[in-house]
Amino acid sequence: MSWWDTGDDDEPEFDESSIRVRPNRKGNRPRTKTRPEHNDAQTARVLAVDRGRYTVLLDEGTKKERRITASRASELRKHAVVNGDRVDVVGDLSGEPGTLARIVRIVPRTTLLRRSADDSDEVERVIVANADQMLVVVAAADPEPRERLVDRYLIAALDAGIRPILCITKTDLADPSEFLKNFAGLDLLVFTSAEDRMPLAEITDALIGHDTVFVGHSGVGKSTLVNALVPSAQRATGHVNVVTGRGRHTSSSTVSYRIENENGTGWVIDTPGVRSFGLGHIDPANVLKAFTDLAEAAERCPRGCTHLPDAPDCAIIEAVESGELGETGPARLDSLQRLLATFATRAATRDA
Ligand SMILES: Nc1nc2c(ncn2[C@@H]2O[C@H](COP(=O)(O)OP(=O)(O)OP(=O)(O)O)[C@@H](O)[C@H]2O)c(=O)[nH]1
Ligand SMILES: [Zn+2]
Repeated sequence: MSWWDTGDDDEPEFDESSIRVRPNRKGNRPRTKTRPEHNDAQTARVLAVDRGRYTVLLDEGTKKERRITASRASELRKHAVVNGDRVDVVGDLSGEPGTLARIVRIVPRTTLLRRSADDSDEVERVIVANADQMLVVVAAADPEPRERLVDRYLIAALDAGIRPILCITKTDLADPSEFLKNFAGLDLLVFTSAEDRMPLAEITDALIGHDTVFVGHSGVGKSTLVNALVPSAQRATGHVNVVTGRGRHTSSSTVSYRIENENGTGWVIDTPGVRSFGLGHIDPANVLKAFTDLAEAAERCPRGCTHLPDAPDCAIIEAVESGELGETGPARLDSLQRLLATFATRAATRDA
């Protein structure tokens, strides 16, 4: 038994250099206390995080699939393990009641959804790892939809390389067509959902084969939607009792749910109502990248071009005006400019 398998959390501290050691393909790396190998580690999916305990899924999709509870090894230091992470775990991987495995590594992430507390705040929080889609849930009414908030979600998704999808709920209360005009220029899949007409089969189709993070402000009906899509989820719904806070606790943490249909499986990663979605850490260039049809023209822009209406010699604006970008060009440019203007506002706030 190696020193590593002590089964408790008081492993010796490592310095940063020990963590950066690359695996040696020849397999002749020396075994020393400062170079844990964990050759026996298995990779698992993080499904839930609760006060230092992680629920992870091992042998996903096989007969041996099981959920186990894990803690983090101290060598992870301050690196946060978040929902959607793939992690290497060691120790007791049986999943028997009372057992606790240990997370020793975070597998490099394909995407990382982050947010800062506000726009001038460069400190970011990691929300979800490895999602490839973001379902933005917004109500047609109650609460009133705000396009700027949706813009922020879209920017966060595009910046992270995540495909955004929009779901408008409560269309029984209001007609969303005016609101939806804001997004006409975006290449966005849009679902509309009413209390008694939820397009569950269609949404499920869009989720199969993907890891989709669900975001939306409190009260938009996100939990109702998650429960309808994944009946076993049992997210708490309805208005919270402000005195006791009851009805809140089951939807206060980010949890992953499997969704299935005859074509396969996917994952729904439900986040609690994100109250702020600061953009302090985001690079506007990533937003332009998502507008693939405009990005080519942008290569001819002067250096540092903002692409905003007052930008001199902006090649995108010129291409749209000359008709080069086709009929949808103006709407696409309008959408891009609206998203980019969000950053201009941010810079102004920060400089103030
Ligand atoms: N009229 C109508 N009401 C809906 C619809 N979907 C959800 N609701 C109601 O809206 C309220 C809020 O729904 P929730 O699912 O709890 O909303 P949420 O977005 O999860 O909110 P939090 O739990 O606070 O994050 C509940 O009273 C739901 O019954 C809909 O399509 N139409
Ligand atoms: Zn430009």
